[in-house]
Amino acid sequence: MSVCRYVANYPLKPKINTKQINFMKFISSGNAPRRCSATADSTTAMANSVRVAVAQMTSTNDLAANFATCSRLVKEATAAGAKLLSFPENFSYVGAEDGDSLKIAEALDGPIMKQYCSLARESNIWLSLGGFQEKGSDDSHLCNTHVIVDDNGNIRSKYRKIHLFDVDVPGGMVYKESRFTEAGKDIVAVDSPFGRLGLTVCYDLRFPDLYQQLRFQEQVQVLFVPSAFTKITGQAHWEILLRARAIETQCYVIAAAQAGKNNNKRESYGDSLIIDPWGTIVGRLPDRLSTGIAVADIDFSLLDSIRTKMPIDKHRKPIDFWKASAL
Ligand SMILES: O=C(O)CNC(=O)[C@H](CS)NC(=O)CCC(=O)C(=O)O
Repeated sequence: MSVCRYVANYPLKPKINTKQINFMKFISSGNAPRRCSATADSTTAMANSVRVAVAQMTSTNDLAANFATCSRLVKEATAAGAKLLSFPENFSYVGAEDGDSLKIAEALDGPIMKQYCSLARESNIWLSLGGFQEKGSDDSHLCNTHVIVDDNGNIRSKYRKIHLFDVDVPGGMVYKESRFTEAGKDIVAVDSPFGRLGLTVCYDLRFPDLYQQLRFQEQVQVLFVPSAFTKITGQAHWEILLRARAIETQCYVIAAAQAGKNNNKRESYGDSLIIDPWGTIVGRLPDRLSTGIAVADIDFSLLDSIRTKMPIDKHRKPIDFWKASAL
């Protein structure tokens, strides 16, 4: 796992050495990641595509019922040949009242996450578990944490949501996520058999700098945006923002969504999506389908070809360059 501090002013030097070291570590552990460079492909001689799945669900304040739904969706994903399944933010629990989430928040080695790790191991599938209520640094806060679990049930990576949803939604409700949640500060990328993954959560989607950093400093190939978008903002912005992130980073985007009525106060916007690096939607669960999975193949030849033919990494100008020339 590679973790670096999230900063507002992005240095543009790519961390080539870190990437190469991570890559070599991965090879030596016997888990060759897919890479988009010709050299890496010929070294690893791996198949050039891998099947992944995205889940949509309506989580409630019933931990056992949510786990049962996740188990069922894992079975569907493995039957469809997927090697990874991505769940939405708050997959394991959506509180009915303010502060409910704090009461069930646990450490990542607690019983709730252990149950999901066992599910991954028993089903031999990687899981992206976005938006887990992780116990915070004091009793009145939690972290909104996105966890990657491998097919042996080991936690490979954790990312704590950086941008908190303190928003008065026009025509909707007022949210203050920061009341109970502490913001993360670290940007997180991790190697996997599905390429190099960049982890984000929900409202992060509106802050493209984070995705630029993941692509151009962390060299990721697949971006995750597990979410519980509001109905109003989702209808207006969800698809366009996700496709923009895919196009401008030339990454696959996997965006799992909560859908439907989670409780009397809360309705989420569905439309879970898998988007390819050209911005084409290759997997979708429409809002009206509250629970299910969609699958798509991550095609590393396509990713490689798009990046080679339109080399935006080489054309990108450092922030200092355009600041100076504007004077
Ligand atoms: O509160 C919880 O239980 C867990 N957190 C969430 O569901 C978060 C914060 S309320 N939701 C979002 O970030 C929605 C973003 C959104 O809808 C947008 O950007 O338009």
